[in-house]
Amino acid sequence: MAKKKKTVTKTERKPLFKGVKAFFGNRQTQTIIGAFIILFAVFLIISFFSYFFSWQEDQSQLADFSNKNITVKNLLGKIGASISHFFIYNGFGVASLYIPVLSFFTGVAIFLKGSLKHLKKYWGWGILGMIWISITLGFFSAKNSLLAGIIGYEINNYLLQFLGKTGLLLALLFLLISYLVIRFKFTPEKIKGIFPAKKIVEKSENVDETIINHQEINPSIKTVPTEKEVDESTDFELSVKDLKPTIEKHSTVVTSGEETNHKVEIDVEKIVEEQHVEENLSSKLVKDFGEFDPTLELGNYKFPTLNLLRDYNESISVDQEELEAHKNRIVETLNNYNIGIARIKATVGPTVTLYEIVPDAGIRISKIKNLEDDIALSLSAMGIRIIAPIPGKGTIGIEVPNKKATMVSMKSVISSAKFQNSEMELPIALGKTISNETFVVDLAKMPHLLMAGATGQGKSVGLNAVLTSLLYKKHPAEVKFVLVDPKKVELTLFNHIERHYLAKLPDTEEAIITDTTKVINTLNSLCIEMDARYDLLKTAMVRNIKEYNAKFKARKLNPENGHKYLPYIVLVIDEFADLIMTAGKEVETPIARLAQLARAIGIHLIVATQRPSVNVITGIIKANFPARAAFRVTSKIDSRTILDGSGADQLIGKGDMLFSNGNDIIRLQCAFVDTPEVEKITDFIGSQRAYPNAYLLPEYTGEEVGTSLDIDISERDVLFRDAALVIVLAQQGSASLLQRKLKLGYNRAGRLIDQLEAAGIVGQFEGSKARQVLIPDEMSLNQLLDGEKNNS
Ligand SMILES: Nc1ncnc2c1ncn2[C@@H]1O[C@H](COP(=O)(O)OP(=O)(O)OP(=O)(O)O)[C@@H](O)[C@H]1O
Repeated sequence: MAKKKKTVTKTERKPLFKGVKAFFGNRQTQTIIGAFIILFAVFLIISFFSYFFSWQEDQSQLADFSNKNITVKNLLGKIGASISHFFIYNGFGVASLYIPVLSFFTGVAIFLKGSLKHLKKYWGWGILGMIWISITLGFFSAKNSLLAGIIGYEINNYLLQFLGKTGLLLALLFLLISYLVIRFKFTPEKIKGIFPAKKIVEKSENVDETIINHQEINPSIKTVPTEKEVDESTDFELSVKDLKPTIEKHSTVVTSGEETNHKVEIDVEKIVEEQHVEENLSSKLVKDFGEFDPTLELGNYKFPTLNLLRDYNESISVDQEELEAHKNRIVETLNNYNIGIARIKATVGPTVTLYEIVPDAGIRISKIKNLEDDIALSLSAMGIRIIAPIPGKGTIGIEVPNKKATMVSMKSVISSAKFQNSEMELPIALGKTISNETFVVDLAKMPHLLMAGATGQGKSVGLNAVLTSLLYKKHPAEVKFVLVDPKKVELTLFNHIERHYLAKLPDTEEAIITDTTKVINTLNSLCIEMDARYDLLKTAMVRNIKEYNAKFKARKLNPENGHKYLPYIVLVIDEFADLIMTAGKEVETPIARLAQLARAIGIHLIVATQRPSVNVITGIIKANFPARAAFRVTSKIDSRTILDGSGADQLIGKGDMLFSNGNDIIRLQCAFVDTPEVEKITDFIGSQRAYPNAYLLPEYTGEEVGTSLDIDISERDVLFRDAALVIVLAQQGSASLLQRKLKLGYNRAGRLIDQLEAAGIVGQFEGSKARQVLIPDEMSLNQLLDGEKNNS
């Protein structure tokens, strides 16, 4: 509220203030003012000089300024004489010359749009210097009224009464020293520093043998002779000439060093000025309008409240008996294999308890690792995972599932201080670790997430937990979701927040994408968005979306040049296996491209699959998804595909998961969020004022399957007749049927379907449904195709 008020008052004050500023900011005004000052300064200089020659004669005439019969000798007439009289006679004497000279430079600066910053300094110091000169001249030549001017003369007289002649002289000297020290940074060292250089030049005429020897032995020594070496010079007149250039070089280094210092100062000043102007503009905008606030359009948006989430009874009860029993069994089992234990420690988590074991000295860790299955068998429990050693510790971990698992509610992780206070770009509260800590990760840093797990093990709940986390932390202006849900049921609830949080292709009705063709178009459209964003980043000269948005908020990027606030885009694909099976390379290529390049421009991918087999999670996909979340899978091979190691096959399901971000694997209990909770959240958001439309992605006009109807008969695929037969016999017009029966790639099958449509064998493209088959049986098909042949 307070912020708003402030903006209003600023806007009220603005018009008048802005008008005056705009007038003086105008280049035309500045050029005229600059030219006027330059010429006026020239006028003053001429009149001042002329005044020095004619002041005595003109002085008496000035009293009768308006009398036409009276003329003056000053080259610039009565006005020139009057002004000169005012400044020189009544003012500061000859020191007044400083005024027209500096006016001249000020005029030039305004005329050429240079910086006035330094001139201010010259004016300030100049006026002080002018006063000092006029007093000093008054002191030394009180009788000549032109030298000191009345001001110099009067001040001088006044001070004389208090300080006497000697006192005033000392005071003037003190002022001079202070002036030089402050203004030109003169110090005794600096003054002294001038002389040795001179000395060297002088003494270079008498350089001695020592230096010659140095030169001969080591040429590098010769360039910097010390004073001592020079002083030792006595006899060797001959060598002087040879050495002279060397020493002169040294002395020039000193002087040229000083000269460069002056140059550098001027250069540096110029650079600072240029930056200043740019900064001034943006900081002025920020001052006038405040930082750009992307959330302003939905300024009244309220984040979902915590009470929309359900409470579960989730206090972890430590079953002492169970702990003791497990401990004994572990010790016993290991003893059976001759592994002695020095110490054992238990950490009770929501689903599993971690027993940290310090084995006796000399026991090889791999030995324990190899006994994993035997230990699991002896503990007769599923879900044993052995971590040997625990990264960062010298211990071995054995994770044993609790008899009674405790649910981790979404509410408990969302309300945790760790999540609430996180400063991450896209914070995700995935669940809790074994030590009951809320696990929060930044999707922006991951930068993409691959999720896998057999059916019913908590993948969909996991996806909902990710989306819920973002909904609780990010304003609709800051993040947009692209949701792909081939199962058509998992993500439907997010339809409620279409105009707040979803992104879609133009001219599509549903934001949540359920059919393959649209997925391909959307992925390609995201690639276009990615390229466009990279262009924006390039013109803004920043490296990533965070820097870009910060620069945009600080009003350093002009929206008229196409710059805009860029929300993060999170692409969620549920059931990726289905997609890759039907569309193959057509989805794999854009996904790989996005995964490789999109991190810097704020597009992040979350891909979930039930079947983590190698033909779904291909090498190229895997290489670009360093962050993986694995729920329980059915085989060690699947676990290896997803995690590059075993472990996921030994999870116990129901949200028990392993998370890996490239290096360590962490066991987590995924936060549970139920469908009614998601519904409440999406309803809460959906009922608020929204943007007029979903966030529109760039248009992508790919080749739509089944739109090209003018396919020439001669250009038909050689398998056309076979394909037609397959379709007619099965009475099902689908490309995937052709793929299976004729062992074709997706593209070729798609082309065949196009040709079959053109031949009138199958009907039009009907979205996710299979096409209608227009030919009832094989005989009619033969008739049709033979008839075509005869006609052609
Ligand atoms: N984090 C969790 N905590 C407790 N129970 C869970 C958790 N996650 C999932 N479950 C239980 O497992 C069931 C199945 O979960 P979910 O629907 O997420 O499985 P899925 O892997 O998506 O299956 P599918 O692939 O068939 O859709 C849930 O209904 C719930 O009872």
